[in-house]
Amino acid sequence: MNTQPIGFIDSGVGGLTVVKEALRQLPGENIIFLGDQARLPYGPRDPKQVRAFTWQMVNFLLTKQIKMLVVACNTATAAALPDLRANLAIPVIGVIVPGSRAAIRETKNGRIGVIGTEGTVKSGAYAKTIHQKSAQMQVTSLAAPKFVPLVESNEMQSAVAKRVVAETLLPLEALGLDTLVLGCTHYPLLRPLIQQVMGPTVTLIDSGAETVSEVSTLLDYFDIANDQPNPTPQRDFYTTGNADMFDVIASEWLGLHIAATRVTITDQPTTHKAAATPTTIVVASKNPGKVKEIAAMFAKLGVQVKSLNDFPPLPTVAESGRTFEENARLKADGYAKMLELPVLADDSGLCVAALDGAPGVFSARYAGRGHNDAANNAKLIADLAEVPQDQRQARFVSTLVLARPNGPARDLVVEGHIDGQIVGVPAGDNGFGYDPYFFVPSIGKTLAELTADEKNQISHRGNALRALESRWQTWFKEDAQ
Ligand SMILES: O=P(O)(O)OP(=O)(O)OP(=O)(O)OC[C@H]1O[C@@H](n2cnc3c(O)ncnc32)[C@H](O)[C@@H]1O
Ligand SMILES: [Mg+2]
Repeated sequence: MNTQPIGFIDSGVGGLTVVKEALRQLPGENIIFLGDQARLPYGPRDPKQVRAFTWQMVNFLLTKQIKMLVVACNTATAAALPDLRANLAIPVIGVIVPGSRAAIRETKNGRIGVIGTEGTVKSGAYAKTIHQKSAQMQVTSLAAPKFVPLVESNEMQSAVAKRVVAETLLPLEALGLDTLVLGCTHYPLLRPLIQQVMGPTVTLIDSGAETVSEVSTLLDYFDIANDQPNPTPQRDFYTTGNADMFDVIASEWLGLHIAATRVTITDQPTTHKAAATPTTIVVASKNPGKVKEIAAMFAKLGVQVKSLNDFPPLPTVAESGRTFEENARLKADGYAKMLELPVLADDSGLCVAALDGAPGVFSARYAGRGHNDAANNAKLIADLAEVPQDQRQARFVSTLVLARPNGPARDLVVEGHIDGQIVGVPAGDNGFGYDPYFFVPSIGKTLAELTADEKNQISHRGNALRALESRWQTWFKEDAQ
């Protein structure tokens, strides 16, 4: 259960078409919306500028502790989504993939039209996404730059609007389209006019409405839905422009009394800084012992830890590296890319001097086929049978890698270790893996004889986590450019 709000951003009132759908599909969720009407329209602007404006909006919403960001604007999605995803610690949803998916689902003859702003059409984002998913689709994109101003001036029903819509859509008439994507969240407000011009046989796809279905799925996927009764949900609306005009359009469209607050966001940091510290970290591990230790450390910082066991099965990343760091990087980068979230991986193991550092990176699979803790321990003891106790020095090593989905170059890598000895007789029931055999002379106990807290205070993983703790927040805030 997570009561933090979902944040929605758009260049203007268009994003309200997404909010409307969110109110219908997710009535218990708290919602914050910000429209950048002062700098509307985004469509004709340079993508770099759209990205900068989008970040300003995002930074404003991050101060409201949002748990998920919905980019309810096609132009901003096309210009900034990968950048936002790479730098934010919360899930970020854009409108282009859901809209594309719905178009492919609905079309019967494979002829899909897309109308959007100049920015969206120029980016080719819809055509690219649709073709990536289904190469045989024929996609025709058309810019409709006059539509946004019509909506923003509340001219949706006027004679001018009728004429503009008819004239704009003329080039699509003879193409035999059976599906048209409304690739701008403003356009559903013109839906009746667009449907009239296109005719009843053309299915209109509202990319925003499709997006909310995805939001709903992802809230469950990340286990951050607000599933408690919420009789007075938060509905906060902000605009950078004229709040009166916003209120008229929003109240009518949403059927609610809306009183938006006017805000200035231009003085927010314009660089790509993700100000928020993440509320959830995904640990790329299936080892419950490890995950428990990492979760305990993060719990103290108010950060929730999830593991791969909390997600539907993902392909396994092969641990083919020769060092702990290589393997930890493979796991962190691999799962960060699949989950599109920041991911922490631990690669750890036991290095025994008398065995030339074995089992090392093979610690988990030391006993070979069908390995498990008991089999690994049995092999270790057998391998050390001839080695006297005073020559059984061993070291546990943990390398932690924190990765963002934007690639390995900026991974944060830390390491921790603990020295001890391997004893012939196991002691203790706590911990996992080789713990019952790992004796720590300074405290006269094996790691399995310690409580979780005691182990964390001295262990390789505890030491690595402390190194991480002092650096990870700065790392998150670093400019990823
Ligand atoms: O790769 P993931 O899914 O994280 O889980 P894993 O168990 O395969 O983890 P590693 O590849 O890092 O292998 C680490 C192995 O080293 C051992 N090990 C690591 N840390 C340990 C600890 O704190 N106590 C006991 N054994 C440990 C144990 O056998 C682990 O399975
Ligand atoms: Mg492993």
